[in-house]
This record gives sequence, C-alpha cells and structure tokens, in this order.
Amino acid sequence: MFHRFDFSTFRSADQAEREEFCRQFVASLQQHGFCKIVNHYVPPADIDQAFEISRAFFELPLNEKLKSPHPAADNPHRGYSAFGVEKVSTHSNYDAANPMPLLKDMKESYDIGSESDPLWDNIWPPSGVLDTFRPTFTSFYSACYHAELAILEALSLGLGLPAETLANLHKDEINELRLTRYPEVSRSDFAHSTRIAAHTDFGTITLLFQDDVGGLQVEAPYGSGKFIDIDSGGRYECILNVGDCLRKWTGLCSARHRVHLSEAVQTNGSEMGLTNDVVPERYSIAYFAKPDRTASLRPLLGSEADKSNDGTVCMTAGEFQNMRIQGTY
Ligand SMILES: O=C(O)CCC(=O)C(=O)O
Ligand SMILES: [Fe+2]
Repeated sequence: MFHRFDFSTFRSADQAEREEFCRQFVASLQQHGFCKIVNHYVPPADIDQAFEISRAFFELPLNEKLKSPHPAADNPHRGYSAFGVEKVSTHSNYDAANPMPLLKDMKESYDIGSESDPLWDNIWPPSGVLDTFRPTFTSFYSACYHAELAILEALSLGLGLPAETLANLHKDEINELRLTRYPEVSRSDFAHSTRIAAHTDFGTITLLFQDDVGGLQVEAPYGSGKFIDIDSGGRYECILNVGDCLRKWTGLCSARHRVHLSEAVQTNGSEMGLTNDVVPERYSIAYFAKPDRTASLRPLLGSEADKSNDGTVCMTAGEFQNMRIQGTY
C-alpha cells in the first residue's frame, strides 16, 4: 500500500523516466500522505552515527540529560524532554473528522533546530556531556536539508510547477530534527497510553528514520479514525510524509499518524518471541522540513486545491507553526 521510491531514478539522465517518477511520487502522496524512499542523499554511515549518538545520549543518567532541558513552554522547541513531559495528544483532533481518545505519550525526546536560526538558539548538552552530540546532529541536519531540496524539486515537478517553486519557500533553513526514544513498555500499557499520540505534522514534509521495531501507524482511509501499520524497512529506508503546510499549498494528504502497539505485535506477539507482555524499546529520528516563517500558506495550485475552511490559509507559515505548537508543553 505504501509505495517505495528510489531517488536514484530521480537523478537519472533520462528525462521521461524522471517525469514519470515525479508524477507517481505526487500521486502516491495525494492518496496516502506517506511513502517510503531509498537512495535519498542521507548516507547510511551518517544514519548509523546518528542512531549511535542518540542512543548514547538517552542512555545517560537523567541528571546529565537534564543539563540541556527543553524549557517549560512551547517555544523554543529545543532541548531534552523527559518521559511524560511533551503532550502530543493536544494535537490529536486538529482538523480531524473522527475524534480520538487523548492518550499520554510514553517517550523521551530531544529537539534540535538550525544553527543559523535568527529566532531561537539551539539547546545543546554542555561541554563535557557527550561532546560528539552537537557535531553529529549539525552534520546530520545538513544531510537531511540536502535530501529535502531534492524531494522539494521532485514534488514541484510532479505537481506541474517550476522546479524551484517549493525550494524558494524553504531558503531560511529553519527545519527541525527530533530524536526520540520509546522505552520498553508492557502491551497492557497501551490501554491508556501510547508511544506518540495521533497527530499530523505541522511543516512541509517529514523524513523519518527508525529502527526495525515498528509501531508507526497511519490513519487510512484518510479521516476514518482507523490506523494501519507501516512496517519498518530498517533505518536506511526513510519514511516520508506530508505535513499541514504542504497540504495547504497543494492539497496533498497530511495524514494523522501515531506510534502505537502494532497490529503485528498485537496479534502475533508471542509468535514474534515477545514474551512477558513486553514491547521492546524503539528509537526514531525525524527531520521536519519547515517553510520560511514569512511564507504565505495560500494554495499554490488555485483556491480549489485546499478544501480546509479554518481560516489558516491566510496565515504565514510562522504564524501557523506558533498556533499549532500551543499547548504541547
Ligand atoms: O517515532 C516515530 O516513528 C514518529 C514520530 C512522529 O511522528 C513525530 O515526532 O512527529
Ligand atoms: Fe509525526
């Protein structure tokens, strides 16, 4: 159901092949809002390094992790959030046809922005606490931005727009990187909690790298309140999804998603060797490509492209991000 796109085809010299790739890429995101991509410009060695350092950080004692804390406010969205601090369920029913129960998150996370953001500084672990953290994630951030630009070009072409249309709305590089660790929990914990509550992402596109534990689920059909598994192809296969800003510009589908108890574990947990009711620890790294704060969210494809009627199409992307993040902390 979720297509897998090999970006080496986008780099192919054959014009017709490239055009067909872009057309199918957009059609897939129009339908599901999610797809898988490989050969996406983020080198496997960088992904390995990012997962290794993420694990090293989360394995530090809590008092060390709390030396670079997320502030007790929505902004700046930077630094370490301990287990239970961030409440994604605030967003679970945003613009949603079928309301969901508001479940608590079972996760800890670390949010990182651009080193050149004029508005917010990053919050890094202080010197002496995992000194490899900052260079690893500034470099990983740059690799993801490189991938983002190619993806924005493919999207623009697939939508029938000039190649640089979307890249021109992303010149300020105010993207965000988020490391998440979901600790080992019991299957029964999912009766009243979840790993990350259902939500849509607020930006343009998200690139998600994950280990092979699984549990990522997407609302499908769109707006139905039913969630289906996206199986994990491991950390080199990137999951790409559409965020709310891209939906407003183009009408592509910004699907609700969550990390929950996968159908596979729920039905075959014991066959998968999961004994004692245990759901294993999980790691993910998400890169949120965000529009320039001054960019308008007016539809790029004519007013028919966006069916949303909530007034937000007249906002700038910066105003929209501020509106959406409210109440998360
Ligand atoms: O950890 C994951 O697989 C998904 C995380 C996510 O959806 C998010 O942080 O927005
Ligand atoms: Fe998300």
